[in-house]
Amino acid sequence: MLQYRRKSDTIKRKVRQNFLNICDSEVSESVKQWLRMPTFDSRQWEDEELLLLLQQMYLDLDFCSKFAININTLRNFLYEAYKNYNDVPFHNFRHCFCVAQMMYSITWCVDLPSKIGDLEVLILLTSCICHDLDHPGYNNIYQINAKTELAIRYNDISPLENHHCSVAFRILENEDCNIFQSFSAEEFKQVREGMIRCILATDMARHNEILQQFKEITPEFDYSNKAHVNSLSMVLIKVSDISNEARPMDVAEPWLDRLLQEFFKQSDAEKLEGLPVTPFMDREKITKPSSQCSFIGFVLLPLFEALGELLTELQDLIIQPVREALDYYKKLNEASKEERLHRKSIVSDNTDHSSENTPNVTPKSNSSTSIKMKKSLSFQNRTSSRSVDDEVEMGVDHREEIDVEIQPLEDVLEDIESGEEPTEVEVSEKALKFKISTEPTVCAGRKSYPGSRKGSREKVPNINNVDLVRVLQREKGKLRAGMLSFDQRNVYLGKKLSIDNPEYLDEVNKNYDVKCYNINNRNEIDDDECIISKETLNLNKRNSEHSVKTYISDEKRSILKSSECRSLTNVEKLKMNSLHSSPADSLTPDQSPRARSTSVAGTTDQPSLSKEKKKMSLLKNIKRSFNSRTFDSPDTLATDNKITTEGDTKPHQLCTTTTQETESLVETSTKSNRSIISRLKHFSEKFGLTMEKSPVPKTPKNNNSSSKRTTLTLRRTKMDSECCQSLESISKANTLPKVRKSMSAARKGWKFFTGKDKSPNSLDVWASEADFNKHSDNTSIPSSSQLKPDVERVELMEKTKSLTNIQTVEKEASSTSSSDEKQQQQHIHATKGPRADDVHGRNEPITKIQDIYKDHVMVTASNNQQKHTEMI
Ligand SMILES: Nc1nc2c(ncn2[C@@H]2O[C@@H]3COP(=O)(O)O[C@H]3[C@H]2O)c(=O)[nH]1
Ligand SMILES: [Zn+2]
Repeated sequence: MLQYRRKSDTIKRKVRQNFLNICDSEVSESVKQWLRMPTFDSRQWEDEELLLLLQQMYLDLDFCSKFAININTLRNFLYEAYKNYNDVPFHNFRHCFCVAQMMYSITWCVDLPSKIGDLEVLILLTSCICHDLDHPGYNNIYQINAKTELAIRYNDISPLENHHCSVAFRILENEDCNIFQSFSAEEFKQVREGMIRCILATDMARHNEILQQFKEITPEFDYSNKAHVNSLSMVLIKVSDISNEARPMDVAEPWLDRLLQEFFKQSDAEKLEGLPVTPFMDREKITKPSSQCSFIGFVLLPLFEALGELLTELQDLIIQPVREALDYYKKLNEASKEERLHRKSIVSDNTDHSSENTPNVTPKSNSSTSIKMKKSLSFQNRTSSRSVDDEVEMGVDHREEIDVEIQPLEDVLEDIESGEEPTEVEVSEKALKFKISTEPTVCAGRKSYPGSRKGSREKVPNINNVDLVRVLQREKGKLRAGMLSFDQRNVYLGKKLSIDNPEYLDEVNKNYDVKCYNINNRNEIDDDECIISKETLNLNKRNSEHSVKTYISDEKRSILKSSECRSLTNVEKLKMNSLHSSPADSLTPDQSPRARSTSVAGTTDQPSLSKEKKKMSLLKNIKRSFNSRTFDSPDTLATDNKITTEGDTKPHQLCTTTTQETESLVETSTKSNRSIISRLKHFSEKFGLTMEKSPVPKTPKNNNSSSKRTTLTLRRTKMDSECCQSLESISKANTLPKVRKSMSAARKGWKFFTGKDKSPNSLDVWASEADFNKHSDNTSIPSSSQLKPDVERVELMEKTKSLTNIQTVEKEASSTSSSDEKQQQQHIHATKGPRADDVHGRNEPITKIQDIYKDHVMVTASNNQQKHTEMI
């Protein structure tokens, strides 16, 4: 249901055929000129025409002659790239084209080759084409939270970007597609490094890091300094990647619709799977204008303006249009806000007359309707070729199901309009636990950024010291950021959480704090003791029949007031107090001003806070108090509020813990799928609170969703274990040297397996590698893994081997055909299209092999090379 489709073979064949038919066509002068402009509209072109236009870019920049790129190889490469983009709403082949085309426009506008050289531009253009290869339509945040195959393979470090890059080099590994085949080993190394750097730079989790670095070097930018050029290249590909809003409105808006479509699908999946809901993707939290105000204002424009500082020619070309787009969306947002206020005043007028009997709950049907109304009214003055409103309409049922008592509608709308939702960069940074730097330090004293990998070298704090109270604080952060799933939020804000006596709890909290301090010093809290998995408790169900009522039990109160609570020295208490009084102690140095104000606001007891928010604030106090226990060294007093890279995991800096840092600590220390309920349970146990079952009747719907959830969980667990087994065997083999005595031998092997002789169909047949790759990546998409037990795979391998042997024999037989015939075939392949006898003749056994792969060998396949080697 949630899975996107791969391109169908029929469509791929058709595009290939059409491309071969037109690839020698001359592009008219007017199109050539338009192609150099950001106003270019890709919607008017078929896929094969876009391929032709990509070819035109290489030709126009004279790359084919400058780098001895064979035109047929270029065509093969472009077609393979096309083939490896999926049919997803946004991250598809057209997006890749647009990114490449924006890079091409910038190239012409600022005469990039004269500044950074032809090779760097070749690297950039090729990177743009490859930068989202095989994108599954679900971003890194999903990959990491759902622990997909890709996240596991790449250890949560830019899983998608690593995958895109890997697929790119798989394509280039094939001689027929390797546009760099004439390069020396050293040159190829440079290209590879450059492409990896560029493609990995497109991970939005690294946005601040890359932008900051670039801004630091801009005043003294030196084009002869390799590190400076590398930094510029990363900014250039990032700019191209998010440049839709620099295009004319009628070009840009359909892209936004597509993006939101992809976003909504992901957040829907997250809700269904009980994962944290990515707030900027949540159909209940964003609108088009709110999304764009936030994205353009906080992410896009700062990046564009930074580039505009260096390349001033870009001001008119792309920066001004972006400013206009921001103004446009701001106006829409304002209009929407006014409309809401107006509606609010009407509603309050009405309720003034009939308030006595009206329960203080926002009716859920009203809620949904209001959001829809708001959206449709907001957009009424703008036509769109395809509006997300349709999507929103389609989601009515689902939304009504989940739109229950989470947050009063007005609060939601205020959050939307005030842009309180965290940006993609902020959320991505949080999801990223490590950071891979593709760049040596550009300038001395470089700042550190959240998730920096550098910190991983530091001593990891004693994770056993992680306290549930801190976990709760993290969840509160998530709550504010909208990252909790429905049921998590429901339980959190859910009405049954009642702490009877806040003052008393404060006292308990203080005492507990001290108790924990002592316990931690004794190292007695075991992480596993703290967390109960959601599978075990099975409490994390949508509309769970359990609601949590907590209260303080008198007996446990006295326990908490134990004598060890008073073992802190006055000095330590003083330190704790000084920390508590620091309002900025939850800030990271590179948080945006907006994020800062949000954080500070989050710690302030504002009159407007809802009752639930106050409770959470109380819990936060507990956490703050608890944090101070880590102040066990006098050095820590000198620590300012900065979290440096090195400090990410330093125990002594826990005092300045940010939500993010806390998250990373907790994430490091705990296994991932632990539910908030289990944390609450543990928390309540620690505090002597009890959880009560509330007599909420189960609806059939709830039953269904619960059982569905359970099934999902079980399946996932099974997959994980199988996956681990397969990975173990594969990874062992992968560490061995490649069985590749020589390039020619390897290629021969490839050809045997994939039919990579000169047959006209070679591109399609060769796709088996990429298809195979895709199957292995299916787990990057929700609910799609189909792992087979190892035994079955071994059997299939055997079966495949025998088929491959047949193929080898056939290949050997066919290799006796005259070289003339081969040349002829190659010519046809490049210019005219397939020969009928080839389509149905020699390739048949290969198709069978492919079928076997498609049907059965979908395992982990983290290294396709290994598998191919085995089979050959
Ligand atoms: N809200 C919003 N996000 C965008 C826009 N353009 C790009 N992005 C996001 O920025 C990301 C850049 O990397 P990706 O292409 O993977 O995914 C992109 C989107 O998630 C836009 O116009 N609006
Ligand atoms: Zn992209």
